[in-house]
Amino acid sequence: MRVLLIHSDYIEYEVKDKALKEPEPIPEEMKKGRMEEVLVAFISVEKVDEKNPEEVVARAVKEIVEVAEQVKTKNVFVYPFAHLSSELAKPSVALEVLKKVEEGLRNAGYNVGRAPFGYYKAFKLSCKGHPLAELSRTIVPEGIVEE
Ligand SMILES: Nc1ncnc2c1ncn2[C@@H]1O[C@H](CO)[C@@H](NC(=O)[C@@H](N)CO)[C@H]1O
Repeated sequence: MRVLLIHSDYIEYEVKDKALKEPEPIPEEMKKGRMEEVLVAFISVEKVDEKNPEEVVARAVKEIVEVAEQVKTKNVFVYPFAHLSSELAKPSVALEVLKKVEEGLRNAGYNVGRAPFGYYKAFKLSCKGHPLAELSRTIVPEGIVEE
């Protein structure tokens, strides 16, 4: 899993078009969204994560919580983002992993939003620009060496 973390004044998105034949079914209210004072986690779920999705979810939640504590926000936005890796997990696994990351963060006491999976989306982001505002993490199942 590759994670790009951007501490932002806000993120807003709008669904434009299907990017998969069968994207995640979403209610009308999920077609647009906005969150303020937020840690945005752009996440690419990778093929290697299929070896132990539960472990990757647990480690991703831990890493994201650590950064959220450092930048002092309780708001996290999970953004499915297929552009951080050339070795992507298949969509069915990726969606499950992303939903579990969202659930794990909520269980850890965070206000969590998530962008819809399987769509092209317009988005606006306002990065705060402080030294911890732009971070990335690579998370793989134990015992695997990521290139
Ligand atoms: N392994 C994976 N990890 C994260 N997201 C993944 C994925 N496989 C599919 N997606 C989702 O399907 C859209 C088309 O790839 C993706 N859409 C996007 O990445 C938008 N930024 C538009 O490009 C994403 O919603």
